[in-house]
Amino acid sequence: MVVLAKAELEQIALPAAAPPTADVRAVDLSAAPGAGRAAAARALVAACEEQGFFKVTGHGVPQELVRAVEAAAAGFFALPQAEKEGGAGEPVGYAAAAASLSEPSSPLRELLEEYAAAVRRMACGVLELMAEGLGIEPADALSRLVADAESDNMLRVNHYPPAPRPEQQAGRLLTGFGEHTDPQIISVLRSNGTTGLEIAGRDGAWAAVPPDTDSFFINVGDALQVLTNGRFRSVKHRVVVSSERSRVSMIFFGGPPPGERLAPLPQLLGDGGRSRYREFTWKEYKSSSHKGRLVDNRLCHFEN
Ligand SMILES: C=C1C[C@]23C[C@@]1(O)CC[C@H]2[C@@]12CC[C@H](O)[C@@](C)(C(=O)O1)[C@H]2[C@@H]3C(=O)O
Ligand SMILES: O=C(O)CCC(=O)C(=O)O
Ligand SMILES: [Fe+2]
Repeated sequence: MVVLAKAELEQIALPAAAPPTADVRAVDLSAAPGAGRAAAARALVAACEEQGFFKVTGHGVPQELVRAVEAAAAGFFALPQAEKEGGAGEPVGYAAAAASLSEPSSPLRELLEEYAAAVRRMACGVLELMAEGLGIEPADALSRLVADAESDNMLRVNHYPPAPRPEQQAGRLLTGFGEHTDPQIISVLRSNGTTGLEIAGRDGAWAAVPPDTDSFFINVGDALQVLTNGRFRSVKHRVVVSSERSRVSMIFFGGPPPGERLAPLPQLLGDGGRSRYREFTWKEYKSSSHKGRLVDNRLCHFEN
């Protein structure tokens, strides 16, 4: 499913100081086929343990495709509201504040689907490398959850129009996407080079992610935190709207099939063998999540 969405602005208290720049680990996937594979796998695991967030270079997703999708999405968002909302139906929808759905032009849909397929392949490669780094077998223990025909994958394209000038914000900061963790296994994000994405460290402090249009940012989602028995952490993040420029971001969410039973992988239970989470299906997790708010801790309901 593909969703094109306009940001919903929300005001939060203005922090005393601008956040520091996040120190984001970069993993070069082009090193992976050769001697660098073990090192890349170790770097992925370390990044998922420390921050639940990293970026990949040498990812193999063609830049021309990325630029073409981004330009087409920007063109779509520039259309008059009525045209964006005209028509109806899945799998491509335009979600405005009231989540109204429409069918963007089919060349855009084809491009989005081609992009989603390329990013999904890349995400599966990343998950295979993670499994290797974790020493778990089979090699597709994680990637199969996103590669399955029934996988609950989604591409979301977010549009954040420029924020009002700071003096109109009355001492508040505007978020275009409030703080949350992503519920899925893995999220693959890129933006059009506009700032705004922030991640929270283990101490809860926010740090600004410098934009990088050549790399993809990867988030560990709640489901991967569960599968790794908490060894990987799902990263809390948000988008702050402060720029004069409009932000367009594209996020591929890799989720398991609805009926998939999720529980810590036996190989990751450690010596004590204690599972931090009870088994649940992805469908169960999603319906539990939808009862709450974006900011809520969704995993606490599934802890042992
Ligand atoms: C309040 C909600 C919005 C959300 C589904 C949820 O119930 C909790 C998680 C939210 C989130 C965050 C990541 C993605 O942007 C998203 C599409 C998802 O899968 O989970 C959103 C959901 C949404 O906007 O519908
Ligand atoms: O738009 C972004 O950069 C991030 C959005 C996000 O976190 C989400 O859609 O879950
Ligand atoms: Fe997110």
